[in-house]
Amino acid sequence: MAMATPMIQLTRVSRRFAAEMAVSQVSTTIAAGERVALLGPSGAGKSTLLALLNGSLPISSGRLRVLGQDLSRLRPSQLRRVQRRIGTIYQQHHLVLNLPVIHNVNAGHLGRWSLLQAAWSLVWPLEVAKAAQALEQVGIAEKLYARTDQLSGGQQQRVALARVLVQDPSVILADEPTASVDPQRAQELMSLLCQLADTGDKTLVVSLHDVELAYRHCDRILGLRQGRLLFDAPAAQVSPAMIAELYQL
Ligand SMILES: Nc1ncnc2c1ncn2[C@@H]1O[C@H](COP(=O)(O)OP(=O)(O)OP(=O)(O)O)[C@@H](O)[C@H]1O
Repeated sequence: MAMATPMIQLTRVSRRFAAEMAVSQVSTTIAAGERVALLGPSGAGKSTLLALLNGSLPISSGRLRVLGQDLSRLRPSQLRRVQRRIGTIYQQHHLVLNLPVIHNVNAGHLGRWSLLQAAWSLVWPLEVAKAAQALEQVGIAEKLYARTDQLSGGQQQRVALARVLVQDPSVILADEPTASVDPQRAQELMSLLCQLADTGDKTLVVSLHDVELAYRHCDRILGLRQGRLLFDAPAAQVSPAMIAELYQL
């Protein structure tokens, strides 16, 4: 259930790449526990917006607060502390493919572990039970010691989910998490992602190409077009005409 606490606040946030405004004057507030979909045509600025939200890319102008912090005012060590509470799932998974699954799941600890713990864990994995439990939750318990590149695209995406579970963030950002799987697996993955977000009362912001997935799984839809917010409305109030305008050539 959504609460009133704002987790993410954008006030006229823009991000420029040379002459191009990838994100332009976006203002919105996302509350704790909300599930928000980002929709828009290719190049609309969805990935850029997610990168601003997790602080991997600085904003060019405006004001952005995530978890109560103005990311652009933080020192690197403070920024890393906030980033530990933001889990990101990428379309390309960002997994180390030649390592066993357990190491990729354990990468969720990296913000917390010392360098020594991280290095030691590559030889003798720490927190095996926790990793096993996370894999159980995403339905691939038997893959703990499998090499990551021997998993299917959908299974690799589940490993990325397990890594975020281990990280246990307050905010989950997902950039087209279903892009590499078939429609049936896409439904399953989105259900799983929402279920994981719900049980942990996490806030979810997910960019999607599939409008149906957004309607079915998200409370609210932000429509981005050429970097601008075309609409920001509860999913039930987003009409086919609004969707048509969003994607029109
Ligand atoms: N690092 C960068 N350098 C220069 N331009 C960039 C960079 N990243 C994104 N852009 C530009 O910003 C715009 C928005 O790109 P972005 O990847 O955010 O769109 P998107 O909505 O995620 O697209 P897609 O659905 O195809 O992934 C594009 O025109 C892109 O070319």
